[in-house]
Amino acid sequence: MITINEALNAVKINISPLLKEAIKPLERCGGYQLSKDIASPINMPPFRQSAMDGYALNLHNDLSYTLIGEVKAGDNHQPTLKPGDAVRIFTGAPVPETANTVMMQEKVATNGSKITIENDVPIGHNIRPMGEQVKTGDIALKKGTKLTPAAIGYLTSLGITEAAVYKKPSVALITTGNELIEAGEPLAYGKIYESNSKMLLNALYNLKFYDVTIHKVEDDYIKTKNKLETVINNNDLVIVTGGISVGDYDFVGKALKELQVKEVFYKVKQKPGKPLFFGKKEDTAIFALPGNPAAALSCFYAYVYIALQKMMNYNTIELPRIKAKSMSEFVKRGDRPQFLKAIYNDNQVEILEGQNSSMLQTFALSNALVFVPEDVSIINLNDELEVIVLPV
Ligand SMILES: Nc1nc2c(c(=O)[nH]1)N[C@H]1C(S)=C(S)[C@@H](COP(=O)(O)OP(=O)(O)OC[C@H]3O[C@@H](n4cnc5c(N)ncnc54)[C@H](O)[C@@H]3O)O[C@H]1N2
Ligand code: MOO
Repeated sequence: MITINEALNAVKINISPLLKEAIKPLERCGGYQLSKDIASPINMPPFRQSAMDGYALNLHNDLSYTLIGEVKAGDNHQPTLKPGDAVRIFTGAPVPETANTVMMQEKVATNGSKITIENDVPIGHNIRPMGEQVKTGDIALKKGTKLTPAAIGYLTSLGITEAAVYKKPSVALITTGNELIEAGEPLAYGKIYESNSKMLLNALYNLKFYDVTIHKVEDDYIKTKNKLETVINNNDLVIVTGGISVGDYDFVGKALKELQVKEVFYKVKQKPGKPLFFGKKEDTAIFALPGNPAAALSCFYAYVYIALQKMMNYNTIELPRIKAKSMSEFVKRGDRPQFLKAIYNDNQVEILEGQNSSMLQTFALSNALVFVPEDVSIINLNDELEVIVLPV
């Protein structure tokens, strides 16, 4: 059995960025990273642009100007201004070449074709220069940039419609167990509703991983082995739940061995999630999570999350860990470090009742996990605790 830190390091060391490329429509690129620099096809702004509603002026030595015309947003005419001339102008409109400044209308008095400005104004005032944000041919965003909503808006403003990005991993979720039936079916004695697949599917969707397939196998060695072989051949990441402990019908470990999956580790000194397996077959990463639903989700956030972030080549690969004051008392039994379901708010954290690894009811209320190290057995009110903030 290895420690949590050894297991975390083993995941980090054994997962490399996927770096497979795809061209995608820009609006579908949220969360992806650019695999190439993108040069701007245009100047942005494409012309000298007014930043205010007001008057464009050709400055002279007087506060009074002669109004000779109007330019509104979208117009493509260019009145010619002599020194002392002004044109009415609006936010976003092209500033005529012969105007050298813009005065906002609140500082202008009008009287027919004469206008008077309140005070002197410098050259270039309220004018967004052509190419102020980016110039034609310059790098708009560098290779490796993660495409946020702002980045997608910015590239679209340059007229760009698609981008070369690093692909996200294809993920297979496999559930195992004769006892599992689909929600919606009648519940026979001895059966339970299968919930891990929908839970993990949504954890993946929440992190913007959409290339996910779900597979179900019974507790049957041949079926388990065949299913694992197919999904390992066709995916970047395989997540199995259940069948990884020591029972007579836990076939996952045996099947993975038979398929020559290289075991990186099996069993971590932690609660929940002791029988956690991580291995690799060529470039495919395989996690076998405990079947107990709360243990499976806890392991997903602690380990699979890191693997996903590394595959995407992101800079930040772990969930944020912060310090918070305990609002609860808790006694930890045994010597395994624990991840406890908790509610974090405003630098305070409440440890919830019902920490059993089979219980999702508590997890459903949680937005954080409190990490309790091996050498801590009693948590008192106001103790400073380490909190892992969940992406919920
Ligand atoms: N003799 C021992 N028994 C067990 C040990 C041990 O060390 N020695 N470890 C216990 C711990 S800790 C855990 S965690 C579990 C892990 O067992 P498996 O990963 O093999 O999981 P299963 O036995 O298949 O299932 C456990 C539990 O979870 C339910 N389950 C499974 N899959 C789903 C699903 N998709 N949706 C909802 N619920 C699911 C399953 O019905 C079981 O109740 O082993 C302990 N035993
Ligand atoms: O490792 Mo298990 O998850 O404690 O029930």
